[in-house]
Amino acid sequence: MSKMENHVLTVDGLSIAFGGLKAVDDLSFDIKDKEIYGLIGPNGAGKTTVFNCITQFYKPDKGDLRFKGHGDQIVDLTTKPVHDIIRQGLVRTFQNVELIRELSIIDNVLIGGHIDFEANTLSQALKLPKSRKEEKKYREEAEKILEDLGILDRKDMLVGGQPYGILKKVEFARTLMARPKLIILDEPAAGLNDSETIDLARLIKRIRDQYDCSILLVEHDMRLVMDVCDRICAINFGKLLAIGTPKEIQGNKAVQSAYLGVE
Ligand SMILES: Nc1ncnc2c1ncn2[C@@H]1O[C@H](COP(=O)(O)OP(=O)(O)OP(=O)(O)O)[C@@H](O)[C@H]1O
Repeated sequence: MSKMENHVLTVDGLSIAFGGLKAVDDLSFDIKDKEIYGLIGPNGAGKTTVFNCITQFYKPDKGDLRFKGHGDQIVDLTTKPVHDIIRQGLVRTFQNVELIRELSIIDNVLIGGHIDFEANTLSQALKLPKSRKEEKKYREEAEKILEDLGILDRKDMLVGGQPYGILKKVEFARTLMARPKLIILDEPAAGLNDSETIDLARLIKRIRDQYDCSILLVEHDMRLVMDVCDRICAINFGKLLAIGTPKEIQGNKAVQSAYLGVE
């Protein structure tokens, strides 16, 4: 198996069809350590399907998906169970923020740290840590993360009723408790206005810088991707259109005609 050197994820020859439709067709790209990477494409291009293959929701027909986990361990994503992969540091967020409204902000964040306790269902996740010492350690870690994200002063408030921007931060904080090497964001700009999108862009960059992780944005909206990504992979009809910097992608003729509708 390759060493993956400075890459956290490699996707090689990924293909999956639904009936006769090739949703993803021989797609290859890779994400470097500490890179913010965008996967874009018009409606129906295959972005969600790629996402679902990486996060193990779908089993690809063909292709290699390799992830470099903790201790530089190379993980074949097509063979490992989801909870193993999360433990290796590949975590995702959801398009609709999934938090428990009846719990405080800090308790929602602490749930993210309980991955170590084989938590892959909510009831398991809500179990108390095994010892007070362990709990103290997780609580301190959660508080540090909330401080980094600028919401420590809200830690004891209930999640229910918090503004959307705060909920996004709480979700990020929970993700960071899993000590991620790669965070996959599913359409994070969906439903945000311009100023919220600018805040989100700042937050994404700050998380990458402070937590030394890579970030994959699967996004329909070009604004955020162009602002934050180091590199972008543009697809259409499941096939690769182009890979490049935001500037290169913006200037790419195939991307312009497919994605922006420019002839
Ligand atoms: N489970 C499925 N069964 C059948 N067809 C599917 C399934 N999932 C996706 N498809 C089809 O595969 C193609 C790619 O869809 P996908 O949802 O991955 O695109 P997308 O780029 O995420 O689009 P959007 O931006 O609209 O979310 C589409 O033609 C879609 O209808």
